[in-house]
Amino acid sequence: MTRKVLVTGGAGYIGSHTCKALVQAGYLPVTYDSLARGFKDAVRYGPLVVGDIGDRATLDAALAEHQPIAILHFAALAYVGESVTDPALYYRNNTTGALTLIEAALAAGIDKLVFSSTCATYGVPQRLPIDEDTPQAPINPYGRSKRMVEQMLQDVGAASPLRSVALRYFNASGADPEGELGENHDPETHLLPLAIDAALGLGPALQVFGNDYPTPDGTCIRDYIHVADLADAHVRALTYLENGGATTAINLGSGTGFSIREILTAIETVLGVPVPHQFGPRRPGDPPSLVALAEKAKDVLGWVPKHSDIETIVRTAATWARRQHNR
Ligand SMILES: NC(=O)c1ccc[n+]([C@@H]2O[C@H](COP(=O)([O-])OP(=O)(O)OC[C@H]3O[C@@H](n4cnc5c(N)ncnc54)[C@H](O)[C@@H]3O)[C@@H](O)[C@H]2O)c1
Ligand SMILES: O=c1ccn([C@@H]2O[C@H](COP(=O)(O)OP(=O)(O)O[C@H]3O[C@H](CO)[C@H](O)[C@H](O)[C@H]3O)[C@@H](O)[C@H]2O)c(=O)[nH]1
Repeated sequence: MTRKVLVTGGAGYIGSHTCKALVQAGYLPVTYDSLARGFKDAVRYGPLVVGDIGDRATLDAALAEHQPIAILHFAALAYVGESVTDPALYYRNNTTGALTLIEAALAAGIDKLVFSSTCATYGVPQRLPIDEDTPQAPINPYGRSKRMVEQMLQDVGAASPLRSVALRYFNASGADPEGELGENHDPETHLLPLAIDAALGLGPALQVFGNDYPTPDGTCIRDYIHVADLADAHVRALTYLENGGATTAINLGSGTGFSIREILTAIETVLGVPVPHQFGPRRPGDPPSLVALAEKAKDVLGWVPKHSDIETIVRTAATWARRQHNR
């Protein structure tokens, strides 16, 4: 019988790509999503249960019906700016919601969970590149809402059979190399889709948030990791837990940082057109530089990114952007 996995947030960007990878690895993903920020047509590889992770009765019913062997927990709100203006929304949805999910998992006897954490839990890191032992000192409510879930999972793991892997992604980017899925956030706030839309004439000129950072060219440096590589890491984390692996936290990044100016140059090189842009003030809550040390993912999961060169990221994201606009 096919092993089922409950995928909260499976109608979203990273969750939907992971559902595809799960099917390819022989699992059946059961998406559990409120559709608050996700899209029904991104759920293509297994059934959809429409429900909120904060709704215990609907969760219990889904777990009883599908009897999953594990939970992959993506469901969350993920806008740093929104978390600053409406922190209670983030603690309610991301932290209390995760607690309800953990309690439902314990009641259903589930002992494996993979959690979408983030490099935003490190805040302004004390050292670069960032390894997993770098102190977590988030500088916004979004990062804090996620760090709290990591802490809950560690404590629950020490007191119960529920083991978990917190995957701390750096900047998710790109689209399914076969063109079936891509990035759909509404509103879109991420650099790559906005810059690509600007280059292709599908959106306004890019506003670059700050050129006075303490980086070589003054713009922020980030570690962009292809969504297909993130999906692969989730399947590996699931295998790790199936093999009896203990609760842990693992960075998922490429290990290479790109400044915004370097990203604009890469887009121009790959697409052959410039990115119309202007420089504006800094965006509150943005650390100058975030780059992963991703050795632990290699050692523990055998994970090596295969799609995260900047050319593949830009090319796959641009293919998706064109398709969205029928261009
Ligand atoms: N995109 C990134 O660069 C990035 C980086 C680090 C971590 N993350 C984390 O990865 C996860 C997925 O991110 P994404 O970019 O795919 O986001 P997304 O918004 O595309 O997907 C999130 C999904 O969760 C669903 N959801 C939200 N709250 C819910 C709730 N209470 N109950 C049920 N469903 C709910 C939404 O409807 C959506 O389908 C999130 O937890 C996010 O914090 C994302
Ligand atoms: O229109 C834009 C959008 C972004 N940026 C800059 O581009 C860089 C990347 O910004 P993104 O919004 O694409 O991503 P973040 O680095 O803010 O990512 C943060 O938010 C994500 C959630 O959406 C993840 O959780 C991630 O771990 C967390 O660091 C930042 O310096 C940002 O200021 C611009 O200059 N102009």
